[in-house]
Amino acid sequence: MNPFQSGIEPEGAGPLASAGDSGPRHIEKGSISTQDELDYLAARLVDGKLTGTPVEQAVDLGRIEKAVREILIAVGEDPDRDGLQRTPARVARAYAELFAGLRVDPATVLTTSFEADHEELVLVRDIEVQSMCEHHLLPFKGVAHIGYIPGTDGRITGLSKLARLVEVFARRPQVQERLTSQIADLLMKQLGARGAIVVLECEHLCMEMRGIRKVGARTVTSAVRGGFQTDGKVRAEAMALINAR
Ligand SMILES: Nc1nc2c(ncn2[C@@H]2O[C@H](COP(=O)(O)OP(=O)(O)OP(=O)(O)O)[C@@H](O)[C@H]2O)c(=O)[nH]1
Ligand SMILES: [Zn+2]
Repeated sequence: MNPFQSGIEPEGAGPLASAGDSGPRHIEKGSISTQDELDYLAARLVDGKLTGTPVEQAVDLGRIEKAVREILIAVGEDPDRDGLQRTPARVARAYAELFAGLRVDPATVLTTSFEADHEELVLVRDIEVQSMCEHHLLPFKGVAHIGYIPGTDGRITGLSKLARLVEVFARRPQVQERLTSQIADLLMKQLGARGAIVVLECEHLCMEMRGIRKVGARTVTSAVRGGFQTDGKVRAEAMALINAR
């Protein structure tokens, strides 16, 4: 069991803790009730401190490890052979990282905005996207193009924040369509934008490595909001810029 569930939460690491805030944490003495919890803590205690990043601490690593060990047995492998002994722990840490977006509040991302007196299109093209399809837990990856028209106050956000927004929503079990819409909706809501356009082009490994096995097929999804939805000319201008190479 994860210490967050048993009330022995490491100080400073809440459920929305930032992934960059790493290092060992001191554990307050509390009631540890089950053998599972004891096992979990014993595996992560070094000199009385809980190891791992806050994101790792917030995920039930022990549970993932047990599940991965079961999967290895189920596919006919020996989880105790030399090369696989540490695999369940590695996979658990990898999943903590791949799904870290579940523990970040998207509303905390677009924190910075600047006075710029710019009321027209801002577009960032070719932002790398890496996510996990929620149907097969296999990766999909590609690029995102994100544009918005600032609100009437002319305030803009930092360009890196658009890429951070992609990260927060991509690091979850996802479908490409929802990922696209979530980015557009948050830009409208949080930034007070008058319009948002988001286009994603991705390749899904679940279509390449298994099933239909079509390598190189790219899925394009778009979400348009506000001015991009109501004004075809504005939308066409943004699409032309997105497609310009
Ligand atoms: N719409 C959408 N579908 C996705 C995405 N990622 C994966 N899929 C699809 O999800 C579908 C799941 O279909 P199912 O029939 O339930 O599962 P399946 O038997 O594994 O399907 P196949 O991949 O066709 O073998 C598949 O068609 C996948 O290609 C995504 O981001 N958006
Ligand atoms: Zn899939």
